[in-house]
Amino acid sequence: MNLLDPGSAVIIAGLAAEPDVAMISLRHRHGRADAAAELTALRRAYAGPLLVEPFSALDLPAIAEHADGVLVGAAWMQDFQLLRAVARTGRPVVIQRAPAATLEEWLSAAEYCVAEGNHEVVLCETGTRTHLPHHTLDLALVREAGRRRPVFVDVSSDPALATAALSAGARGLLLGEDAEAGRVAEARARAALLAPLLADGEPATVAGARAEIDRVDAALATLLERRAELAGLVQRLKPVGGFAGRDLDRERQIVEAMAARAPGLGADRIARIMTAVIEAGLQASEERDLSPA
Ligand SMILES: C=C(O[C@@H]1C=C(C(=O)O)C=C[C@H]1O)C(=O)O
Repeated sequence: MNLLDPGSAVIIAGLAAEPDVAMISLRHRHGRADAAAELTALRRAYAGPLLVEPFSALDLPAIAEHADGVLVGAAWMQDFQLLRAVARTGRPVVIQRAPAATLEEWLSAAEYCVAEGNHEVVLCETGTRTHLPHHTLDLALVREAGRRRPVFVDVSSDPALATAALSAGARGLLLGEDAEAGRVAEARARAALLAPLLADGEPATVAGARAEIDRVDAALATLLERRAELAGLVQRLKPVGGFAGRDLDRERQIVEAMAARAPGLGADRIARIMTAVIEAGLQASEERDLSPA
């Protein structure tokens, strides 16, 4: 199983938040956890992709057996013995950048894994110590490193930075083992909205074009849900809401403005699409207002 998705950003967080890749750190119990027992129990509940941070090299056999990737924490980035042992598990390796490490130091940590024959190395930016209370992500570095290797970005301090991280080329977002579901959902929504904008080049195959359509549709669904929420808000703020409060002048203005942005579809087709969208939003809002709280 691969930690990278070729088309979209991978969301990595604790199992409870239902991420694409679940993460667990064996460091939390200061090495008192039995890695084999812990991972066996986890595997009974979860069969999806799993990224594990060891407490020490002693945990690696259990990780090799149960996990899909090994996370090397920032504090261990230059522990070359550990890096080599991790690489020898044959599992993809994710290497967090130490807070003061340069691009060259980070890339050379990856080279220790490659030297062991493991080419599946992903870098993970976790930030530099600055004047801010939490680490500051270095997005220029992410962009530069991303030209050489896939890069994840740890946005656990602020999921709103997901947009910036993905724009800088991040292939995945780490939200932390204890991330709340709402923060994971925020990062996921931002990733979905951005994905069609980050696509590069014209797909050459049916499968490629369909994958691209899936990304556009994911963004559309996210926007349609948001639009329906806003239309529902207007219904509650207007003197008369729902279908009874329909404003056809406003709807015509919306269609006109959208047709200017979608000349290929043209005003008539946009009008049909938007009528369906508007009516669906009004219907959802009327149903919600009728249903008991
Ligand atoms: C949201 C409103 O209510 C209705 C729904 C609209 C929409 O979904 O955009 C537009 C006009 C109205 O028919 C509004 O008046 O702005």
